[in-house]
Amino acid sequence: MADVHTFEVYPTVEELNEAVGRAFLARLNTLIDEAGADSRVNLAISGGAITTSLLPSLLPHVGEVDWSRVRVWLVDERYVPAGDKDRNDDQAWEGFLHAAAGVEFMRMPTSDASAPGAGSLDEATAAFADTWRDLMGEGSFDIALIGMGPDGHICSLFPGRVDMDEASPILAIRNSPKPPPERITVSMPVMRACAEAWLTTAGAAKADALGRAFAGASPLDLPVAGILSPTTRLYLDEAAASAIEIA
Ligand SMILES: O=C1O[C@H](COP(=O)(O)O)[C@@H](O)[C@H](O)[C@H]1O
Repeated sequence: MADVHTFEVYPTVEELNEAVGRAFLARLNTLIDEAGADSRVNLAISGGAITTSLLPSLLPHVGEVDWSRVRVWLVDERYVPAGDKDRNDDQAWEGFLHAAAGVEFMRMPTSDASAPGAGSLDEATAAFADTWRDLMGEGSFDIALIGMGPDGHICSLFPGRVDMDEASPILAIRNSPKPPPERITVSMPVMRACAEAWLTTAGAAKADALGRAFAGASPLDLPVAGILSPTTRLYLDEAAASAIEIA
């Protein structure tokens, strides 16, 4: 079994969200305390169930964190117009971040002609890569809270398309196997350099990919395998964990 920092399994999604949410907010507060008084913690979140299920479940606890000390990034975004129902940033904002007073939210470009890149996916990606380098240099997130697709994709890094040595931190994705087809994502090296990745997911549809990743599958076939490391924290429900063989 892959060596990870934390491996916790809960009977239901509600219990899972409660446990990972409380642990995550406590850890975020510790990182804020440890950071310099004038600096923000760089927190990354994914879309999907993180923004539509987990974060909304944490709304009652939003006041437990000083969000003026946090910069929130998305690990990926769907390259569609502002206001499109598929935007990860709007789901995150409406589901949770609107209540996080003082938070700095780094949205990735939309496909609107008035946005950075003027409607060109490549130019929008290059513009966001410049923003990334200005703020992060060669670094990565202090902490990331992400989900995983049934095919083992993380961020918008899909099976068979991952470059473990990718030089650019921010990538344009075309023909995504999951709609919408055009996306912007951080690279696998950025995710592997993240100080601590928290991966949480639920449901039987995720079981096979997790089972194979823990059994040693290549990140080229199952991108989630690329972030299983001693700094990674796993929080799953019983259905998602059902194919993982504990040695
Ligand atoms: O399309 C995406 O899907 C993945 C997985 O979503 P989930 O709902 O199965 O958890 C998500 O992590 C990614 O950010 C999103 O763009």
